[in-house]
Amino acid sequence: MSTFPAPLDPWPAPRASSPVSGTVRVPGSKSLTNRYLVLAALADGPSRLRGVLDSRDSRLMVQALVALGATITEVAPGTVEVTPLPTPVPTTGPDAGPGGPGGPLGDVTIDCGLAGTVMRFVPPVAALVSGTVRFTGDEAALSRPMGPVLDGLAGLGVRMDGPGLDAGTLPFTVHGTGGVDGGRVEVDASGSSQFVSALLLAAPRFRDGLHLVHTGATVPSPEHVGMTVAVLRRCGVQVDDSVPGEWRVSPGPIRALDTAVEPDLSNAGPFLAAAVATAGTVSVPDWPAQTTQIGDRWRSILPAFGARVDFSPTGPDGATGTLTVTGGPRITAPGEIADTGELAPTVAALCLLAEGPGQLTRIGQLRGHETDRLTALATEAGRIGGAVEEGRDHLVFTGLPAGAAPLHGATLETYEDHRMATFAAVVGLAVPDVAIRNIATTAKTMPDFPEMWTRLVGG
Ligand SMILES: O=C(O)C1=C[C@@H](OP(=O)(O)O)[C@@H](O)[C@H](O)C1
Ligand SMILES: C=C(OP(=O)(O)O)C(=O)O
Repeated sequence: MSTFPAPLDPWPAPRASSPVSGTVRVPGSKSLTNRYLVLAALADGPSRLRGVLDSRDSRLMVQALVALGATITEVAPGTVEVTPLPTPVPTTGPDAGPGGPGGPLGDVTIDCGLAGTVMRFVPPVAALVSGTVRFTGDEAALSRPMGPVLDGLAGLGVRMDGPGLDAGTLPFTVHGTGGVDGGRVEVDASGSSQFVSALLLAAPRFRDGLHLVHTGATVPSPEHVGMTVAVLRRCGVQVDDSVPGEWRVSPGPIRALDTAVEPDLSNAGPFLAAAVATAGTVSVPDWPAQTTQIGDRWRSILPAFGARVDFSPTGPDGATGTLTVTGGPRITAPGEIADTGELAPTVAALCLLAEGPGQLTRIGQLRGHETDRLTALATEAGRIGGAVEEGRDHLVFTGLPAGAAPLHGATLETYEDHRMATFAAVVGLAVPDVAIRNIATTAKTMPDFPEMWTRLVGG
């Protein structure tokens, strides 16, 4: 696995003196890597995953699953073999048994860092092992919402305690007894799609499966729930999502995986945005023709800023292709763009540079991301002279209409948020003297970002 080099801090964001032009290979999807790792750890045999992401979030997931008893070995660069958790021996009930493989783990502590996928997806797995599993994380992680996952697990009979339990946050402890009964449970997942994904991923291993009912306003980031359902089905699990807001997962084995991870299309975003911001051309190879990733929406989002998007299939079966984005002569006013989820910071950077207004709507869940991204984006935009109005679940941008004062340089804060760092890098292409505090925070999902960016845009 690669090591993370230490770039300058603050990092002078490269300014593009001419249109950027290049091809960028982006690493594997964080969301797919961490889902495949969880399912492989719960599967009925050894799995092989190719093109896995190597980043802080994926390493934390690997460490968590290894702590729970899985074996995960890198057998070639980017390829890992996963030997699942041993079948647990229950610590309570008529089949309770002693230690040994599958026996009680003892006390384990899992560091979730700032990874939503680790803090939400792993507790249901911990409930399936025999042992006391304490979950903790970064300071910033302690305010990320967890309540609906914990309430869901409590509703399924899982015993938990710890200082964060009442507030519905880290830290907390799961007392796994080797099995979860499962059944019907209601949760309010309007704060994050990960609350749904977390319970669905482990559900085939619950004795009675799961009937999950969402109560509350819309579940955000629906693409990510779709991804969870798709990967479960791919592992032979029966999932019924025919009733909106309800999911029924049948109990049964999770078939082992032998699969390649798609490139991270969300992380392709800043590079594609560089083409838009500089009237350049950027290509990303290995783009899946069909995907559940939200990043596929770049194809429809970037034309709103005046860019052209071309997809040319490659390979014999046309399953993947090269996506090429060419920026137009002007960055046009995008108008309203809804439900951008984790793409929002990159879209926000383009909204700041556009020649007219834009609104990013229905992104309230971003307040519970690595930082409160609505406040962070409005604050950092203000630092460079950008006009942004912050609403409860939206941002309104004035853009740069003719006669507007140009944006000016500043040192931008990143709040330990990889996407605030890439937001600042996109802005820095067009605004002189932008520096970025803690660019190394991009290691959460893309450790090589500073080098990749410098290679593409110069500097
Ligand atoms: O399940 C996942 O892999 C993710 C779900 C989304 O969370 P929210 O529903 O909280 O937006 C997304 O923003 C996050 O980056 C990754
Ligand atoms: C919200 C994000 O991450 P997490 O998986 O930690 O929720 C993100 O990557 O934009």
